[in-house]
This record gives sequence, C-alpha cells and structure tokens, in this order.
Amino acid sequence: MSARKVGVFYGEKQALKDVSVDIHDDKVTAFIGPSGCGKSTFLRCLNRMNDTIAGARVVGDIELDGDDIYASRMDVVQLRARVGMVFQKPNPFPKSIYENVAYGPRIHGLAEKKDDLDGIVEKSLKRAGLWEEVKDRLQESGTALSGGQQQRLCIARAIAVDPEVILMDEPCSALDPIATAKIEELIHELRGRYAIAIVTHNMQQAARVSQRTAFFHLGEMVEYGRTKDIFTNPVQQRTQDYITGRYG
Ligand SMILES: Nc1ncnc2c1ncn2[C@@H]1O[C@H](COP(=O)(O)OP(=O)(O)OP(=O)(O)O)[C@@H](O)[C@H]1O
Repeated sequence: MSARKVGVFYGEKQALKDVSVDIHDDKVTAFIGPSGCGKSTFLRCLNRMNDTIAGARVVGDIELDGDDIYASRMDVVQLRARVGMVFQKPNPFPKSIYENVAYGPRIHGLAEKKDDLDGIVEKSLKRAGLWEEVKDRLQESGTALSGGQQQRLCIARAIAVDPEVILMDEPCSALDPIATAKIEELIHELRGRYAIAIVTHNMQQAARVSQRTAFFHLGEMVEYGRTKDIFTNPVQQRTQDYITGRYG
C-alpha cells in the first residue's frame, strides 16, 4: 500500500497532515508517537474506517496494488476484507469460536461446501496460533476465551477472508505479558504472508516486531525508515527526543 499526502479532518479540525508512507508486502510497519499524534487516525485511513466517523474527512491518495481505495467504484466491504483490522480491545462476536471465523468467508462467498468452510476455519485458527487450544471446543462462545485467545481469534477472523494487509491498532495493550509475547510471535509468523501495519505505544514492541517505523508527532509524520535506523540513528531531532524518552 502507498499513502501520499494524506490528511484527515474531524469537522474543522485537522488531525493529520501530509502523511506519505509505504506499507511493504513482506514487512511489518510500526506507527509510533505520543498519545493524540494521529497514529490511529492514519491507520483507519488505510481501510476507510474513518468513513464510519461522522464529520471525518480524508484527503490525499492511498493505493492498494495500484487501486485508489477512495475511488467511488471501490467496494468498501471488499476493501475491508483485503485490508483487515484488529483492534485494541479484543472484540469477538458473541457467537461460537467457529462462527467468529466462518462468518466472513461465508458472507464473502469463499466456501461452497461445509467442508470448505471447515477447512478455512481450521487453517485460519492454525495460522493465528489458536487451533490446538480450541479445536475441541469450536462450538463454545468466542467471548468465553481469555483476552489473549480472543485477540488471536480476532486475528483468525481477519485471516479467514484472505486479506493482503492486516492493520493492528495497539493489539496488545489489553493483554498481559505472556499473551503479548504470543501475539508478537504470531506477528513474526504472519509476516511474509501478509503486509502488517501496527500502531503501538510501546517502543520496545515496535523495535521487536517491525522492520519499518514511522514516527508521528502532532499530526505529522516526522520520520519514516528502517526500524533499526529510527531507533539507533534517527535523522530528526524530534524522533531522537521521543525515542530517548524526553516526551510522550
Ligand atoms: N472521532 C474523533 N472525533 C474528533 N477528533 C478525533 C476523533 N478521533 C481522534 N480525534 C483527534 O485526532 C487526534 C489524533 O487522534 P488519534 O486517536 O489518531 O491519535 P493516536 O496517536 O492514535 O493517540 P492514542 O495513542 O492516544 O490512541 C487527536 O487530537 C484526537 O483528539
């Protein structure tokens, strides 16, 4: 995906200006920066989730495989399958584990027969690292799982519709350290198969999981580059100040 000169307004107020970033196929891209700098606002531009916020307006260009995602002919439901999203708080549907994963492929017509659907559910749960824990209880409610399991279920749900990109908005902030480590491990495993963009408050996490990092401050994207360079040799003073803990 590529974003060029993206800006977002909430009513009259401009929350984000002139952001240009590439999300590479085989890399994890982290968005870091202090609270309120616009990381989540930018992430939501990438699958048009800001469309759901009254008064939000997006300017600039965002392309997925060369297609303008804001073009009027773009099918937004289809787009959100191609660019899946995982939120801060795990949000499984109040349905069975099986249904949480099967719902998307069913409405997108990805399975003709029950066997096909079973196969997609199993594959998605395996890729999300949850299969072994739930294979004997697929009919139990998704909401009865632990927080970390629920978040992996949400990742399986995103994977099930065969996305190209997965967006993660602080996916570990509601989880304990063990569940967090599992999600980070999973991000490593998913890289290569999906392009991943992750918003995180946690700089150590960004350094651990990503290969590219974009640093946001006050609605601007201050610096974007290889994660190693951003954390060891940033070009901008504001990046340096943030990573050394002077603010945020
Ligand atoms: N729905 C909304 N309506 C109005 N203003 C909003 C809305 N969502 C975000 N904003 C404003 O846009 C700016 C950027 O917010 P955003 O949530 O994108 O920042 P963030 O960097 O993700 O912060 P955090 O790390 O705290 O989640 C903030 O000033 C915020 O108050």
